[in-house]
Amino acid sequence: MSELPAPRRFSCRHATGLVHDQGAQVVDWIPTGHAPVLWLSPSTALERGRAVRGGVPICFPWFAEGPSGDLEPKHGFVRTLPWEMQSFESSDHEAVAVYRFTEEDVPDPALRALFPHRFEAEYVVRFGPELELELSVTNTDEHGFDFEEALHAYLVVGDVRRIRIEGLDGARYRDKVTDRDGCLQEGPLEPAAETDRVYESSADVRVVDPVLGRALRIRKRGSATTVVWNPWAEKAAGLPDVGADGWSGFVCVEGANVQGNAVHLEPEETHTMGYRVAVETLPGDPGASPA
Ligand SMILES: O=P(O)(O)OC[C@H]1O[C@@H](O)[C@H](O)[C@@H](O)[C@@H]1O
Repeated sequence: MSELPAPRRFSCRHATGLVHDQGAQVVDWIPTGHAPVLWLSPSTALERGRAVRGGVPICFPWFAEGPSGDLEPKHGFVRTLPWEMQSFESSDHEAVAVYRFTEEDVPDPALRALFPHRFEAEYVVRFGPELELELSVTNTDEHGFDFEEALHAYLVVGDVRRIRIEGLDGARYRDKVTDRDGCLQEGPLEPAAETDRVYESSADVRVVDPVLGRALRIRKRGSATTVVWNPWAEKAAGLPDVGADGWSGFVCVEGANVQGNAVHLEPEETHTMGYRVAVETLPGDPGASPA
C-alpha cells in the first residue's frame, strides 16, 4: 500500500487543525491556549486504504458490521476512501473546510453493491474556539434508503480510569462487551474496564478530566445515539495501532445514528448530524495549598 499524503493544515487565531482527504478525517484540533483535544495513535499506519487510528473517523453508510452484522469493511467504506475538498475559507475567527463524497467515489463495484443507492455526503469542518463538525447526507436516488453513521471522535484524556462522563444518566444502552440490550445508565459513566456501549441518547455530554484539569463539552444535533468506547489494556494489546500504553490516553465519545436509530431518507431528503466540542478549564483543586 502506498503512503497517505500529508494532512492539510488549517489555522486561525483560535485554533489549528489537520485533516486527511482520506475519510475527510480530522486528526488534530488544538484550540489556542489548550493542549490537543483529539487523540491520534503514534503507531497508526498512514497508508492509503487503511483506517487511521485516531482523530474523528467518519463511519458511513453503516456502523461496525452494519444492521445485519455481516458487512465489511467495518464502520462502512467512506473512512478509507478519499473525499473531495470542495472549498476552504479562513478568517481570523475560524477556518472552514467543506468535503464531499458520493457513490461515484466508491471505485469498487462490489463495495458499491453493499449500499446500492445514490447519495451525496457533505462534511463541514470548522476549526475555531470550538471544533464543529456537520455531516449531511442527501438521498439523490429515486427510492428511499436507510443508513447508519457515526463521528467516531477519539478524545484525549489524562487517564481514562479517572474520567467521568456526564449527560447519559437515565439513558438505555446496548452493552457490546457483555452483549446485553436494554441496560440503564445510572449516574455518570466512570469507565473501569473495557467499555463499548451504544446509548439511546441525543443529550449533550461532558467528559470531566481531573488529570488534565479540563472538561470536554460535546454538543450533538440530529444524533439519537452516543457510542462510548475504550478497549482497555487486554484488548488494546491485540490492537497494534493503539499501542501498549495508548489505550489509557483516550476515550471515544461518538455522535451517531445506529441500529434502531438508523436514518431513513426519501428521495431529495437531507439529514444533518452535528457534533461540537468545546474545552472548559476546571477550577483548580480546592484542597491545593495557595502558591
Ligand atoms: O477498530 P475499529 O474498526 O476502528 O473500531 C473500534 C471500535 O469502534 C466502536 O465504535 C465500536 O463500538 C467498537 O466495537 C469498535 O471496536
